[in-house]
Amino acid sequence: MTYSTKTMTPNPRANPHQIALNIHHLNCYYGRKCAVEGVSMEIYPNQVTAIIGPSGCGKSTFLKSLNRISELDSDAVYEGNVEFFGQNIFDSQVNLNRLRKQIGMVFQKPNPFPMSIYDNVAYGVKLFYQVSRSRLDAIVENSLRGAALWDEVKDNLHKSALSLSGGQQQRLCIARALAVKPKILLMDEPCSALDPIATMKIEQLIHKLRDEFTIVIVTHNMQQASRVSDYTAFFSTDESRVGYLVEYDRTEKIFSNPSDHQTHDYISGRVG
Ligand SMILES: Nc1ncnc2c1ncn2[C@@H]1O[C@H](COP(=O)(O)OP(=O)(O)OP(=O)(O)O)[C@@H](O)[C@H]1O
Repeated sequence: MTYSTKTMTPNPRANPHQIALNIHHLNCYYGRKCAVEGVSMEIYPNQVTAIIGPSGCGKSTFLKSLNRISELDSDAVYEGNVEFFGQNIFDSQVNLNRLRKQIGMVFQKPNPFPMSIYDNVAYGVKLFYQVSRSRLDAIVENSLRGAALWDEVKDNLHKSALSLSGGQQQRLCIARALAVKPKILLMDEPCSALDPIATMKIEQLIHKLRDEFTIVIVTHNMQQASRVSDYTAFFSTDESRVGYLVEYDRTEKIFSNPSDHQTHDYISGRVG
């Protein structure tokens, strides 16, 4: 199997001297069960970083630890450090709402709120900022434009978000995340519930969004990882260790000439 990485041209806004997230020896547990072990890596700003690996190797757990969202619905416990522009996100003083505003998340299944398209996007803005109605209108429009949805919904802003197609709902969720001005967008298999055309639209959007945001995406689709990402991290799990990072490098290198035989075996379809 060969993968084309030709569509990814280097992002001129990316600064190789900056780090958006600096992850040191991260362990993630559910209660006492370890799901991610000893991961250290740097996430670079204005780049798309793909997390790939076999089912159960801790990709989602890792992703959801980066804004501590796993704490909402599980007994997640962490060890190690994740520095977000210099601050350890596990510090007891960290304001979790603020953290999740700055590090937004888009889930596998589109999850719009059962309210209008407009209100979905305005919701977080009203929570975090005091803005006039005209400013709010502008933020909603810009966010929908940013998520490449404006032209499709501009005449129906007050219709229910649940009336949109799956692909439109996912772009609405991206608009909702963008509206509160995050620095980082975490995406957990954002296309897995979508058809190929909706998937293509989201991939084009990801490519565009990295001009302004840093993106970390979990995907099972290796073609997708090779198409949309600048960097790829390959995670694995085996009898002796769970959820560990095997190899992390530029996407082109991972898919054309990986250093580790496990990465090679996985991307060539021999295992996993
Ligand atoms: N809320 C939870 N409580 C307890 N264990 C969990 C929870 N979520 C995940 N796990 C376990 O943690 C391990 C890693 O799961 P995770 O979902 O992070 O892997 P993944 O690589 O994203 O898998 P997949 O590709 O199948 O989505 C698995 O053994 C899983 O059963």
